Amino acid sequence: MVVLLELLTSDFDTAPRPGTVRGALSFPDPFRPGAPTLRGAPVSTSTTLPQAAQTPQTPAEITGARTPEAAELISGARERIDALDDRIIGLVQERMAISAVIQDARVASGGRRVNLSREMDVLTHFRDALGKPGTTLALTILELCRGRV
Ligand SMILES: C=C(O[C@@H]1C=C(C(=O)O)C=C[C@H]1O)C(=O)O
Repeated sequence: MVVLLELLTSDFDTAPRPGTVRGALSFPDPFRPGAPTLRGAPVSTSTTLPQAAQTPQTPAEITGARTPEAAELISGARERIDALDDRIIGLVQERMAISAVIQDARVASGGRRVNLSREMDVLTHFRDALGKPGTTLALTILELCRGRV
């Protein structure tokens, strides 16, 4: 957090710009008339970002790497992670749709939406494959598929 604040404040002008308040940080006065709000709270807009925040970052800055080689490796690997995350999200959505079909059929037949013994099997499956965090992941997936119990 301190590093982030230093990054945000290091390139600030000392002279206040029009529409800004004097202070350690030359942000525009969030309480000035016409200032944008979100649910009543003052918010800043991209047009008022400090110079440092608008300057394009280098690959090293984006990745946190200290060499160009490491930055390139990380950038490529992050692309693969983003693609995997898209697939994971798609699979979860597909699972949710199938789970809904099962639940609806059971409810329509007069049964309960939730089937705890089946959920125990799902939890065990994930824990056996991924350890304790697998149980947490399975609980989240189950919540996505059948809501909170
Ligand atoms: C999908 C089912 O219904 C519910 C949802 C489950 C799931 O999303 O895995 C598991 C058990 C049930 O609580 C099922 O019984 O198989």
